[in-house]
Amino acid sequence: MSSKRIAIAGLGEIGRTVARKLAQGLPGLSLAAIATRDREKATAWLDREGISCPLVSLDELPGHADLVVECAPAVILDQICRPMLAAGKQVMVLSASALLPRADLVDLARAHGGQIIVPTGALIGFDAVSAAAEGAIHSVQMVTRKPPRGLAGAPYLVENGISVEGLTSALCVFRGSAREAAAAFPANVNVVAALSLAGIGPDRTTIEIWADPAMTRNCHQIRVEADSASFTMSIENVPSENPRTGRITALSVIAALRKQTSPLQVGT
Ligand SMILES: NC(=O)C1=CN([C@@H]2O[C@H](COP(=O)(O)OP(=O)(O)OC[C@H]3O[C@@H](n4cnc5c(N)ncnc54)[C@H](O)[C@@H]3O)[C@@H](O)[C@H]2O)C=CC1
Ligand SMILES: O=C([O-])CC(=O)C(=O)O
Repeated sequence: MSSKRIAIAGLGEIGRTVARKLAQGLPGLSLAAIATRDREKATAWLDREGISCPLVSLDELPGHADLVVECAPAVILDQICRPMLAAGKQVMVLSASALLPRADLVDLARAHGGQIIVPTGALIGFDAVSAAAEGAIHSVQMVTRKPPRGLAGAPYLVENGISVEGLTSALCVFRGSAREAAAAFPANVNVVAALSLAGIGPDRTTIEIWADPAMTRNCHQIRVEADSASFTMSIENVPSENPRTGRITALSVIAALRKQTSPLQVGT
């Protein structure tokens, strides 16, 4: 039986972990191609890992893959998604913040029989949130606390002259909707963008963001009030080499890829 061909767009923190796992073997899946900005660096990494895989450009991806894992900077979401979706293929999107203002990509998927998959990523509990959304959800509130270096450089902080350097106590740097947070912190709170898509949307989902020097992990708390259940969930993510990205994110992608071909699926 032929395997489903998986490509990776962006060979950074998430991309390298997923590529390594695919090369080691996931049932029914093969590592078909990688699109990267720095080919020389990618070639050296693939050689070191003993992985053989073609390096291709973003617009060549549909010719090589059935599903692309988008784990690249948010600004190139469109370049990755558009050709794949127009070809009726799947894209697993990690840059969820960049997806919020792009309903046209969902329309494109619908028109051509393609699919956008947003994995749970660095968060928790999308099974319960999407189940509750089949009934009526009254509110979804999230509080994120990160070590300051996990937020440093975010556009909102720069534009508003908010410094998170040398903090000695926790500072609330943002309160607002998921839509506002995604624009203000595009590389830091993809989690709330994804949560909003699982539940009641980006305008009704709210978030508080704290820069907390006492934190060593990226911590997220979620409170959901619905007619079927009320629940509170929290997760403390160990940062990867990229301080903005929790280690669990790549593992969530691998678990979601495994579900693509698994004869037994558990969870919503
Ligand atoms: N949904 C979620 O729960 C989470 C989402 N993310 C998001 O996932 C994405 C990837 O995260 P990381 O792997 O930590 O980032 P990273 O910065 O470690 O890796 C991104 C890679 O993309 C490469 N790249 C840049 N321009 C490119 C181009 N034109 N073509 C191909 N590759 C290019 C970079 O060289 C880099 O290797 C980011 O947008 C991040 O914000 C991160 C954590 C959690
Ligand atoms: O949402 C993100 O981009 C990353 C994040 O908060 C985490 O890894 O905990």
